[in-house]
Amino acid sequence: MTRARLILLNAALGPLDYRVPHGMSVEPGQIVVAPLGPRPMIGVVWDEGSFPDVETVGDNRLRPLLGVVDAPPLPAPLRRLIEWTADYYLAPPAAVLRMALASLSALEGGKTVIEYRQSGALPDRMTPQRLQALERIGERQGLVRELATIGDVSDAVIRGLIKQGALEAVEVSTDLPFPEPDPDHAHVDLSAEQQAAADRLIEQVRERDFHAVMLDGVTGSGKTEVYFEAIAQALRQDSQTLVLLPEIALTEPFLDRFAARFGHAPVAWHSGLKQSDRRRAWRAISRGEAKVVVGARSALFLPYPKLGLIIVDEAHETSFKQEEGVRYHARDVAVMRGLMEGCPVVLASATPAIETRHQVELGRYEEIRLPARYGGAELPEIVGVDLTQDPPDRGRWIAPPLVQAMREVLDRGEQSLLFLNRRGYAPLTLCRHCGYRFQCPNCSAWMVEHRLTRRLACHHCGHAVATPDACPECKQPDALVACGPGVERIADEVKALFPEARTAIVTSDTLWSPARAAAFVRDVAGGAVDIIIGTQLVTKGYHFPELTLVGVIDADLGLDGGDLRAAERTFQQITQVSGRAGRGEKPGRVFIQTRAGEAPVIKALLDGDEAAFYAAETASRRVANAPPFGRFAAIIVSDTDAALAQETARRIGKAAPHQEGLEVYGPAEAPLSVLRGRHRWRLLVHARRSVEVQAIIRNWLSSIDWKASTRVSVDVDPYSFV
Ligand SMILES: Nc1ncnc2c1ncn2[C@@H]1O[C@H](COP(=O)(O)OP(=O)(O)OP(=O)(O)O)[C@@H](O)[C@H]1O
Ligand SMILES: [Zn+2]
Repeated sequence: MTRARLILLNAALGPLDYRVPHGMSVEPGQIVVAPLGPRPMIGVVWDEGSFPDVETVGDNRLRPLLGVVDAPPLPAPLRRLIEWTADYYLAPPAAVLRMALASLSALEGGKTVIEYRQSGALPDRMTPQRLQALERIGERQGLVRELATIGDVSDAVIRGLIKQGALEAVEVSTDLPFPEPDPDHAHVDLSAEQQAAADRLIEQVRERDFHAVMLDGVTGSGKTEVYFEAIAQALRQDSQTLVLLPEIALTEPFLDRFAARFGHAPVAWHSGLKQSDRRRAWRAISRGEAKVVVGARSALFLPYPKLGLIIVDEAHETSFKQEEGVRYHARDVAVMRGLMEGCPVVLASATPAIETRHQVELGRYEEIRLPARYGGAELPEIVGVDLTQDPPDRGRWIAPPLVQAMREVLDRGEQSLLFLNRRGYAPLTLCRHCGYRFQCPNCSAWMVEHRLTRRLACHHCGHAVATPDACPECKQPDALVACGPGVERIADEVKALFPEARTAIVTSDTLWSPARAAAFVRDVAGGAVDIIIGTQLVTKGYHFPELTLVGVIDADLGLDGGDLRAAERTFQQITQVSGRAGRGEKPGRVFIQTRAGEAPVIKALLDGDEAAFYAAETASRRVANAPPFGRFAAIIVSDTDAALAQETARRIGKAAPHQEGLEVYGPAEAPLSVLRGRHRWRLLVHARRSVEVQAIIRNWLSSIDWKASTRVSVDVDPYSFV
């Protein structure tokens, strides 16, 4: 190659051509450094003949490449995946590429970094901030910025501690190899049903060909044990495996469980990794040495050279949908990656999404079922609590039948779990004197009270203020009242009802790191907790044999809002949280508190009639031509200037295409009309499957200009409608 077409790590740029200087040799996928204006920039050599629409620049006008990065070239299937993702989700290829080159430090030379850890010496002058930093850092080590984040202090505080000798420098090698998991480390006896499922997966791994499988097994049926056997086969073939989990809080328990089966933990990949770990993982992955990688959705675009198996666990989870930057759905892109790589993709869930079930019906995905729990454990008994008949006491949220059941469980020394999908103490705080309500200054949203940290916080932008003693409007002291419950308020109620019980609150506020999640699992498994109160974070994955009672505080919470998947999501969440009860030898019970006992989804939950629910829900999607039958794409226009946002949205609406099989609704002000200080308008495209939505939208939007301050983003297959 004497010239090379590059994608540079700059989302504002399209592909650019460069000259390959004499003596340098590059191939497609090579990671290189190229000059951009006065600066060097990382880019990747793309295939000859790619992006034919890009204008070809004459040889004499090309600038030469500056150098080649010491890393393996990005494999061809990954390059195809990047092209596909950019095309399907209407994203710049560079933005997708950035997810593949997710550790810039891994591309730099040098094999060591300097980290800091506590030396044991105390600073001459101890300040509250220094104390807090040292306490939180504990045994950990990391870069200055990483320690500042852990300690929740500024970089300057950390630098002060280094100067004072309380933190010392350590040189860390970033290229240590990872130990290899051993497929024969521990032997597990599978039930006949599990074995049949495992055999089928093993066969597919052996074939080294694309298959999409829906592994549909009830909660506690041993889906993990089954796909572990497929991973063992991949290890025997020297292939790499990627396991995607929806939540980084789940990685730590997964690592332990994996290590028990394979002798060593897999390589973890998530946003919480410190830079040196990220670098080490990226390099090992790109060289094919990291055999099993477990991670959040961002692990999907890493440069595995020999991927032999992809598992998406809890595949129904909507957190696989990324809502910022490149708005992709990791479950769907995982299937596409399997297709490009020629390897099986397993979507494991107890509550598969309607989209996935539909693929099975069409014969595109294979279904493997595990209809019973492992080891004779029964699915829990479901009890409905009609809140209109059996209301809780005034100012309380737990109804008498559930209180009674909790008492029995506590007396027997077993554990209960209360589920309410709301963080904090109360979703709304107002002044009883003047009616003032706390609203986020940056968003059209109420501030949520967090009593544990004494703050009012916006759950959309993170803005937080200390909870004041007096109303900021009328200055009346002690006049603020909390409206409605969050998990912290339920925890208070539990403490009042059962002062002797040991409780744990589980939300993203309390389980903010993998280490905290691991500590929680240890506490519950070790019997140090009687009652867990949690958000959706506790609904998935956990296995606590002594947990025999689940209480759903408000089953109706997710039903309003008009989201097309509201009923399905409610069904999935409550089925998943119910699935935490009675997983060991003792039978479990689930109390579902509701005011909507006649709503089809609640009825289906109470009757345990999953098939009827899915049939009715699928039928209504078909009638509405909603996904998976028809498709949606949202266009979101935002600007700090309200008038400009509206005006641009109007112009986009006016230019909407008129086409058979496609309709455009809006523009309308978004339900979340202000977010992080930006005013938002939405348009919704509704189309038949056969319509080429992406091409139409691309064409449509390219005919319109907008100011640089305005952001227009497209959300293909949206999951959020706010
Ligand atoms: N064949 C087996 N031998 C020993 N233990 C098993 C076996 N199968 C399952 N188990 C145990 O049963 C429990 C449930 O299994 P697992 O977590 O794999 O189920 P799951 O289907 O992934 O559940 P969920 O969807 O609820 O997360 C685990 O503690 C697991 O170790
Ligand atoms: Zn906000």
